Amino acid sequence: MRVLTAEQMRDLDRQAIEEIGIPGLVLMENAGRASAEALLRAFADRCCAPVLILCGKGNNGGDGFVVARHLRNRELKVEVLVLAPREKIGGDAAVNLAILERCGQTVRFVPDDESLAAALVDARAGLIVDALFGTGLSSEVRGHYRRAIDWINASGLPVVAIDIPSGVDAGNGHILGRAVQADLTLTFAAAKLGHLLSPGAQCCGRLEVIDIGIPKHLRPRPDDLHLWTRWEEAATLLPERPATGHKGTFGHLLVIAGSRGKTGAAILAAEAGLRGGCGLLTLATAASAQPVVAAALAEAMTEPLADDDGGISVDALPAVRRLLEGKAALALGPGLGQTPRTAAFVRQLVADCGLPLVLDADALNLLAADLSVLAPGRRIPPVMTPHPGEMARLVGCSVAEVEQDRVAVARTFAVRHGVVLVLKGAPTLVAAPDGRIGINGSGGPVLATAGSGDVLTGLIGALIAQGLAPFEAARLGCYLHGLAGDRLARRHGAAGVLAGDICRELPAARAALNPKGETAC
Ligand SMILES: NC(=O)C1=CN([C@@H]2O[C@H](COP(=O)(O)OP(=O)(O)OC[C@H]3O[C@@H](n4cnc5c(N)ncnc54)[C@H](O)[C@@H]3O)[C@@H](O)[C@H]2O)[C@H](O)CC1
Ligand SMILES: [K+]
Repeated sequence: MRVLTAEQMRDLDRQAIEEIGIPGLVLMENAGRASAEALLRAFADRCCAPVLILCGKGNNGGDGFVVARHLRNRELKVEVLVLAPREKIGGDAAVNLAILERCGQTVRFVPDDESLAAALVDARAGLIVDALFGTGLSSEVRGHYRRAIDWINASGLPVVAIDIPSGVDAGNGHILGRAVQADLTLTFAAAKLGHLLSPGAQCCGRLEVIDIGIPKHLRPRPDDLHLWTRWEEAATLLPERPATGHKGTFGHLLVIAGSRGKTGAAILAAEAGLRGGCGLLTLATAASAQPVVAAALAEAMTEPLADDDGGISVDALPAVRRLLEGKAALALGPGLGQTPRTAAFVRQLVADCGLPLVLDADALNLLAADLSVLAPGRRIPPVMTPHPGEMARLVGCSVAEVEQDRVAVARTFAVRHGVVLVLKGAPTLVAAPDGRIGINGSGGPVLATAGSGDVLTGLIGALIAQGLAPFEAARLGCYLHGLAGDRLARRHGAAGVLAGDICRELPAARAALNPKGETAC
């Protein structure tokens, strides 16, 4: 599903109104009416007490007036508070305010702390509708708006946010001072980045997208494409598994990983490759680590590589070049260590390797010093899977700077270096070399466990080996990894699940996602 920036939403709105000629009042009516219906579907039992509707001075408040009218039409009691003076309400919102009042609804104006406090003392509600700010929020929330948000959050009542929880920046998910914590968010036309990116995502509760009649053929400008990877989209990415297939059909993945003391990372990446469905897997590692990995994973072929103090040496390159023959993809990095000779090995291998690549962990750290080996313009873009710390090293900034604008950091890097960039986090982002951004819709804190990233690396490698293009493999890999975690969290809770458990859950997650299999997780 496409996700919009606040600017793109404004542009769609503008096109619908100015170019197509749909009056803004019609869009507001559709938004408010459908919101009232959705609210009743979700919270009918809360509506015997009055519904308290808090409205701001913009069109989000206007939606609140329409919601109030439609709830009244169903003979429900509503209380409407407007946090601005009457004369500040203009445009379509003012039209709907006048209609609401002519329907007999009392509307209280509480434009300052004192009047707001007095009104809230009197308020008796079973449910709150937050129509204070929508996509028009442009600066930090202060004064009586901030106090209203604090009151909402402390009320203990269920909260329905209209369009976006007030205080969340629709463009990036930042919280501007304070934000409403909603149980249900009803947004219009499409999800916005602010609904999916943290910390805004955690304020939304359940997110429902409502059709307000913006014609489907309109394309928002700028044309940046953000795609939300949810169940439906991930299912369409699954590689075929023909009944006549054999292990050669499903690709041979080469994993180069591990060093003395870091064999677990190599084992997890390799096991995830096999559980991710590749037909054959070879795990090449430092000679001193090879007996350990061979004993741990009977199903993988293993190869000992020239060893330098427990890590892979640059002298391993000729043997590795032979190993690349006949392989469908190479996953490189987990547990390699960071000795200078391993660094030389990784740089030369990445520079020469014509196979599809998945680069993670130590491979990222070793490449950070000289990204020129990525050589933009490769026929098949490498996939890189940094967590925010590794991303910060790759771009030479702080983790806080990465977190400040994760979408821009991921997109800029992917475009500049011609790679598919998987920026891990909540949510994980997948940036393509052409600037598209996938926003992963599965997973949670259950995935924050040692070795979880190694599993993701092996899984993405396996999906490429099965024939997926790197951007699709990365999007599906992130979704399946998160889905495996979600399924485990449902059974065991979000803490204490091991990376090996995530790995073992991958086949069941994939089976659940298969449109031909019926089980939902
Ligand atoms: N197609 C649609 O999605 C439709 C959306 N609708 C709703 O309209 C809002 C956007 O309306 P807009 O008037 O542009 O902005 P807001 O209502 O979000 O309010 C902004 C309002 O508040 C002022 N303001 C901004 N920041 C602050 C601040 N920190 N403190 C105080 N005041 C602030 C600003 O100057 C404005 O006056 C969208 O979200 C939908 O809910 C339409 O109903 C129909 C179509
Ligand atoms: K709102």
